[in-house]
Amino acid sequence: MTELLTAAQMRAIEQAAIASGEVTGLELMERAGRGVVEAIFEEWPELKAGSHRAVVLCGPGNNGGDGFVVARLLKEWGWEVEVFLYGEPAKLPPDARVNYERWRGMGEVTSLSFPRVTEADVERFNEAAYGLSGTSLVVDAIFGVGLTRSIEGLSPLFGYNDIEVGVGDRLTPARHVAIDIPSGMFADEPEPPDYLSWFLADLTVTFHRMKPAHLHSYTTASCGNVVVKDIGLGPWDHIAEVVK
Ligand SMILES: NC(=O)C1=CN([C@@H]2O[C@H](COP(=O)(O)OP(=O)(O)OC[C@H]3O[C@@H](n4cnc5c(N)ncnc54)[C@H](O)[C@@H]3O)[C@@H](O)[C@H]2O)[C@H](O)CC1
Ligand SMILES: [K+]
Repeated sequence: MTELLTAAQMRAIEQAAIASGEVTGLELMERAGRGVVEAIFEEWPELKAGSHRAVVLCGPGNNGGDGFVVARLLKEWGWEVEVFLYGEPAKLPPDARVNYERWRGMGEVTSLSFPRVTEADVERFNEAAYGLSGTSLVVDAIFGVGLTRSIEGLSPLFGYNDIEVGVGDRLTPARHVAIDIPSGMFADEPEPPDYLSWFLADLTVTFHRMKPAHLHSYTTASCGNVVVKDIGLGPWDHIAEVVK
C-alpha cells in the first residue's frame, strides 16, 4: 500500500501500535533516528569514512526527540556533533525528554531563545552550521507532522540554506537533512506556506509512508530526495482506513 498518509492517520497508527503494548514511543523514536542515520549514509556513502561534523537543530516536540537520537548515533559513529534546541527542555514530551537527557550525557545543547529567536541566536547557529567549522551535515529536527502554526517568527533561522560552507578555501554547501518533513511545511499540504520558499532540504527522511508534503517540489524540490524508512508500523497500517 503506497498511498499518502495524513498527520492524523500517522498519529492514529502510532498510537494504536503503542496501545497494543507491542512497541513503545521510545522504541519508535529510536527506530526513526536509526532510519535517518541509515538514510544519510545511503545518500552520501562518503560520510561513512573519516571524521565529520554535524549540527542538529532540535525543536520542542518529538521531531526534536528524533534529532537527539540522530545526534547521539552520529557521535557514537565518531562524529563531532553540535546540538541546538529551539524549545524548553522541561516542556519536551516524555520520549523526546529521555533522548534529550541521553544526549546531555554525552554532549552539550545550545538553547535558542524561545519562542522568538534573537539575531544573536541566528548568528550563533549560522556560525556553527556554516562558518569555517567544516560542517558536513545540518539536521533539521525542529518540526515534523505536529506543526500547527506558521513559523514565520523563525524564518531568520532558515535563511541559511544558501550559505556555503568554508572547508579550507573550498566552499562546499553543507548537506541539509530534514527529519520527517522540512520544518515549516504542513504534513497534509502539498504546497508549503509562501514564507517557506527559501528552505530547501537535500534529503528528507520520513517514516512508514509519505505524506502530502513530500510530493511538493518548489522550483527545486524543497524536500530534496525523499526516503521512507520502515519503523515497524506495518501491522497497524489498516488503522489509517478509519481515520479521516
Ligand atoms: N508518528 C510516528 O510514528 C512517529 C513520530 N515521531 C516523530 O514525532 C514527530 C511528531 O512529534 P510532535 O511532538 O507531535 O510534533 P513536532 O515535533 O512536529 O512539533 C510540534 C511541537 O511544536 C509545537 N509547535 C507547533 N507549531 C509551533 C510553532 N509555530 N511555534 C512553536 N511551537 C510550535 C507543537 O505544540 C508541538 O509541541 C514526527 O514528525 C516524527 O519526527 C517519532 O519520533 C517516531 C514515530
Ligand atoms: K523536520
